[in-house]
Amino acid sequence: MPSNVILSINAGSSSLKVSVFSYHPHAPSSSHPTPLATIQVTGLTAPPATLRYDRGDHHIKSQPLPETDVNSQETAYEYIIHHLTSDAGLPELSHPDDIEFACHRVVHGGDYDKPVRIDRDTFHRLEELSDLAPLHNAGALTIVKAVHDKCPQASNIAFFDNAFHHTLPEAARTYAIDQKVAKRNKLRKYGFHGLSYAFITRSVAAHLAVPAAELNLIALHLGSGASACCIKGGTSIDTSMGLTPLDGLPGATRSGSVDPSLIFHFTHDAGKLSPSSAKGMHITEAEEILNKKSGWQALTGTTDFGAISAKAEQGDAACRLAFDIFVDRITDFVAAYYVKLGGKVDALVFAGGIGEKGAQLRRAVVEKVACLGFAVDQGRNERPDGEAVVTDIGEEGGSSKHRVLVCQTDEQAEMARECVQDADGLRRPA
Ligand SMILES: Nc1ncnc2c1ncn2[C@@H]1O[C@H](COP(=O)(O)OP(=O)(O)O)[C@@H](O)[C@H]1O
Ligand SMILES: CC(=O)OP(=O)(O)O
Ligand SMILES: [Mg+2]
Repeated sequence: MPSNVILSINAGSSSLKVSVFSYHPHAPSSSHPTPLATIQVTGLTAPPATLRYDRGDHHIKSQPLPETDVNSQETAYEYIIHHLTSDAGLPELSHPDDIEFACHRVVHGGDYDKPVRIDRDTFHRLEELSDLAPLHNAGALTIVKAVHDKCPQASNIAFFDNAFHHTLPEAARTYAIDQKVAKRNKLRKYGFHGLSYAFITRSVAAHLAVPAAELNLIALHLGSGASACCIKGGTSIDTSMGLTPLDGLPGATRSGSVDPSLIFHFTHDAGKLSPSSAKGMHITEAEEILNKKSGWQALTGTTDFGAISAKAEQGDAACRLAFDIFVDRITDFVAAYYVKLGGKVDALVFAGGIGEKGAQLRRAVVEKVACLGFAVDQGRNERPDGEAVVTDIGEEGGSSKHRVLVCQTDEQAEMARECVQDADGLRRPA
């Protein structure tokens, strides 16, 4: 049976991660696509960016990339596609025309609650949403355009980061503002990192051998953008990001929640258009400051939370404060979601770059919520099993009532799996 190639493209705010999968078009839709290779450019906001390439079970290389060559989502994509098609060890993808499906993580999908094939109409609708995800949508759409131009055979499919949260109850998703304006302008909580939360829910359900529909989790996706999600019976009942990915936890360059009137005391130009607005994307100075000039960057001068954690330990006051702010805000969400779940929590789950690699942060958060019955095993927290998708880092017995897990989340795998499930519905007509 011939196999077809899926390219899964995840444009994060500081990274571009691309995975290549193959699948058999006549296999049952419940079957999983086979991962062939993953290539990532990380640290786009803390240059020089780094390339990592893994093929099959082999780590092929890690290297810094010259800032002059790779400095944006677009240049990172060009570099990546050239790299993949030139790799003789990946014969399945030797020409861009080998790609049948290009899956794109689109952060803000507005009212879309399932994947859609991107045609001219959907492309324009997604462009209109770019203002609501200024660090994400525009970058992802540039890549959609590049694929469309260079691989005209491929079906471009958008997978939305807010789709997982379509189950948010009305009270959780509604802001206390004039409802006529709210409805007209679609002002509500959307929530993001949904591909990651879908992957986490499925993986943890398999790990605990519990049906996903019975699983209650407090999940933390902590990357350049960070959020928390309250998952009841496998569905999202609350999450910390809001109308845009700015709300909730602070991030690499984002403030997270602040008093909405703060910005008018920060600058007199809050409502003016920022010079980085582009044709079709309007961002105000207020949005520019809170999305791009705040967070870890503003507090410490770097977006690298690994470096911030290490310096905090060595006594650097600014890094200590940034670290403590993150722990403080995360603790608030864990406590709130614990109550929303009535204390019936199967696990507290850490994921995303910081959640997966930041042992120090995990320890500090879990210590703060120890009174709720969470505890980590220091040894397993320092060295979670690098190979496993889900690792239990909780303390056995003692004061520990609930599990603490690390999940190596994989948004690209989630898109590829959802794509195979409905390949016939998503494929472009011949
Ligand atoms: N050892 C580490 N400890 C803590 N944080 C880390 C470590 N290594 C990388 N990180 C952080 O992970 C974050 C990137 O997470 P990731 O989920 O890949 O980002 P993105 O939001 O762009 O998808 C960065 O802030 C980076 O500093
Ligand atoms: C939604 C979001 O903030 O995504 P990322 O963390 O990948 O930037
Ligand atoms: Mg990410």
